[in-house]
Amino acid sequence: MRIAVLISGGVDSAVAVHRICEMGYKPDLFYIKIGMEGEGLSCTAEEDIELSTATARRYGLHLEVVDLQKQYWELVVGYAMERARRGLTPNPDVMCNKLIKFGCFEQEVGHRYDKIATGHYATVRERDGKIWLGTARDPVKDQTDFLAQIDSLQVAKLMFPVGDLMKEEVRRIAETQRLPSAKRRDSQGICFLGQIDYNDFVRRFLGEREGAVVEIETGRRIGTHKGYWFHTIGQRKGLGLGGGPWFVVKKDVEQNILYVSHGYDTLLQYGHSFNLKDFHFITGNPWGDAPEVDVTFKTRHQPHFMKGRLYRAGHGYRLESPERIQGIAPGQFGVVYDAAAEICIGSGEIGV
Ligand SMILES: Nc1ncnc2c1ncn2[C@@H]1O[C@H](COP(=O)(O)OP(=O)(O)OP(=O)(O)O)[C@@H](O)[C@H]1O
Repeated sequence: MRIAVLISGGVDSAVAVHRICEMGYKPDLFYIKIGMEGEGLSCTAEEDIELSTATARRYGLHLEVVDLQKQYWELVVGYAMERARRGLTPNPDVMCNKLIKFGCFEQEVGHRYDKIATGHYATVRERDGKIWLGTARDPVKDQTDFLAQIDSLQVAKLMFPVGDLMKEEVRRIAETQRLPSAKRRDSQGICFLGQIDYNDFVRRFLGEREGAVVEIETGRRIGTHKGYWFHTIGQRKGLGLGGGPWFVVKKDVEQNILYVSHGYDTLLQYGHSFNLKDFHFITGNPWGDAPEVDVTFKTRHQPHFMKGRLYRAGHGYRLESPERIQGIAPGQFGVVYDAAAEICIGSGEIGV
């Protein structure tokens, strides 16, 4: 079996390589360039490639660097800035997985291989004769929410060699095997940004446009923001307002107004329902014609699977939950799992 491993320089994909070699395979390793080189901004890619090269050498494997920067900028950055301009909260990592790591990479290189392996915390499960995207053993590290826009062909071809391990087991393997990435810190946040501040990045594309920050309960102007695209519903930090905490609870894109509410216990930062647009089933609809089903879900990258009920609503879906959902931000993906939180069924964009 021909296996390609996507390697990032981090500890998870290095242990993925180790486990595949332990199974007796000799995979080819690929590092994808999606960073900011040529943009005059700092980047961790060089260090990533060095560590990936060291891992390849360690196992006597071939490493190739695949440049998908152009595609990344066109597809993923294009998507993110289009959503931000409309006042929505984009999730570039979700799109990077769908369009770049398992999209463009497949067209250019992956099609030559039987399987593609990554260090994502996820699993592949078989149920009722079909292949599904399963959640990881380690709920804190689970990354299925980032994979919730991939399709059944992609899932069927994927291997997640660390998905059945807890993070500390992965670190232990890396240390006992003395892998070059063993001491590497976990990567944080959006994959392409590396060291750059998200706000600096958005500013380069959308600039600044000052507007009012208004307390929603009183209508009182309490500050000024530099553009609604720097802010997201549910945000607390980085508002620069005194006497907090303040939470962003609403955006008026037309008027360029940011509405905030005061206090940790402001109920306005929570909701109990949202609509999902263009719902995407990864493998298929397991519920048939049922008008409503019990599910679990996430609206952000968090360890906790929330409980809810999914309803058909016109051409889309509506999710309702007895739990308090903090910061429901339009544009974010609502990721839906079965009631036992074992299978990631799919996702849709949260509507306005
Ligand atoms: N630049 C890249 N080139 C190739 N594969 C990548 C790249 N970045 C990430 N990946 C793949 O996607 C997986 C998940 O990436 P993510 O950015 O979430 O890193 P992570 O969970 O910290 O994993 P790692 O410890 O391997 O970096 C990685 O384990 C790797 O298989």
